[in-house]
Amino acid sequence: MSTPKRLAILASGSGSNAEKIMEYFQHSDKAEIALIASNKPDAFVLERAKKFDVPTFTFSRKEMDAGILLEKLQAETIDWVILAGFLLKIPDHLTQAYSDKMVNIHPALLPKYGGKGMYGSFVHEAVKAAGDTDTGITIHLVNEHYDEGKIIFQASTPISPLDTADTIADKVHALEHEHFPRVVGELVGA
Ligand SMILES: Nc1nc2c(c(=O)[nH]1)N[C@@H](CN(C=O)c1ccc(C(=O)N[C@@H](CCC(=O)O)C(=O)O)cc1)CN2
Ligand SMILES: NCC(=O)N[C@@H]1O[C@H](COP(=O)([O-])[O-])[C@@H](O)[C@H]1O
Repeated sequence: MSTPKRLAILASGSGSNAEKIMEYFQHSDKAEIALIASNKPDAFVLERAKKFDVPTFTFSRKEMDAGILLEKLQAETIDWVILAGFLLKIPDHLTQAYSDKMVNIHPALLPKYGGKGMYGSFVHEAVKAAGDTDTGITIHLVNEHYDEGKIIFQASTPISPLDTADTIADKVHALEHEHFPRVVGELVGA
């Protein structure tokens, strides 16, 4: 029997996607959520980790850039890194260490609405302002640039002029919760 793949989730905020992923793997013998790490000591994702007895780790942008986060991931023998609402640029030494083993979820249909400044409600506001009739999610591998890694999965949902940024966010979150845990499982072989 092979040892379970060890996954770390990086998140900066609420962590609803992290919770869905912890739920998905909580009884798996093929993968385990071994760490939840955040750059925000007050991020609610850290509270969600406690419910699942998942160890947590907090770090600053400076510490991440200095290699402290990579040291922690290696010390915990992490195989895959999952970005779930993580809002800092992953430095090159980390994307290289986890080349093709780091995945991100973006709340839009890349390549539209990606890049610096495109996160959270900023994305949904831009989609609404453009008058798009659909939006969606993109799950992609992470490289040294924002939102330019290999696209693994996309799903879309219709929107109308009656939608607000908040109702768009709700539709996008529903897609994320429906698909992200399963796609991660397919990626890591679990
Ligand atoms: N090297 C990479 N790092 C990260 C990626 C990536 O694809 N490559 N994805 C992001 C997640 N993301 C979109 O999916 C994203 C997150 C944040 C930003 C952004 O503009 N951030 C601000 C800082 C915000 C803050 O400090 O709170 C900024 O850089 O000015 C863009 C895209 C995670 N990292
Ligand atoms: N560009 C990155 C970005 O905007 N990520 C988005 O942050 C939200 C986190 O929600 P959660 O904390 O409830 O999982 C998610 O909608 C995710 O797509």
